[in-house]
Amino acid sequence: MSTLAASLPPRNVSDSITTMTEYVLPTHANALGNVFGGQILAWIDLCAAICAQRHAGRLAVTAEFDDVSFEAPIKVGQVVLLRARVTAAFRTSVEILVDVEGEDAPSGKRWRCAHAFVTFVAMQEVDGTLKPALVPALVCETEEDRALALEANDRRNERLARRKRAR
Ligand SMILES: CC(=O)SCCNC(=O)CCNC(=O)[C@H](O)C(C)(C)COP(=O)(O)OP(=O)(O)OC[C@H]1O[C@@H](n2cnc3c(N)ncnc32)[C@H](O)[C@@H]1OP(=O)(O)O
Repeated sequence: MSTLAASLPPRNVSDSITTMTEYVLPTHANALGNVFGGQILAWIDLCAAICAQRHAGRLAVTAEFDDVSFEAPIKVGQVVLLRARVTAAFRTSVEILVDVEGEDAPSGKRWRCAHAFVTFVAMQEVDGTLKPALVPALVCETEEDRALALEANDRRNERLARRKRAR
């Protein structure tokens, strides 16, 4: 952690956990009556953005979406539950994990739909230009938090290597 990042008060994982509930309407669905993958990605991005901004205490932009697989469909008339948490805070970026579940509200049945790791970069305006800004350190509160934070370093190294190859 840099000296300046150390001067920002650290934040707990639980401080920025963000949940969203969406109801699947016909406008969200394909010809099979299942919600579009792109619509789920948009909700993931929104949920993760709120979580990242709660942690960073400032505006944050999406830098990268890791691979997303859709494990089970969610149909018109069913509910989409999203839960975002910070898994790691680096210098100016944070990694967010978003879990997505489907719910049949009348029966209460729930199932896993998708999950995604999304990287956000905190931004601040310097002389009229948006620049990456330091983020607070993350305080892990549970064993699960600690495991996710540890694995985040490997995921970050892979992303940065991909980014370097693409340039
Ligand atoms: C909520 C929304 O939907 S926002 C809209 C969609 N998003 C956008 O428009 C963002 C467009 N992209 C950008 O503005 C820039 O590429 C930025 C801000 C993401 C990165 O800017 P850069 O000039 O590359 O900044 P820089 O090289 O200093 O990197 C800043 C941080 O971003 C991280 N980063 C940049 N690109 C990536 C990437 N592809 N994957 C993971 N992390 C990345 C860097 O590792 C660094 O993090 P660190 O300080 O924690 O180590």
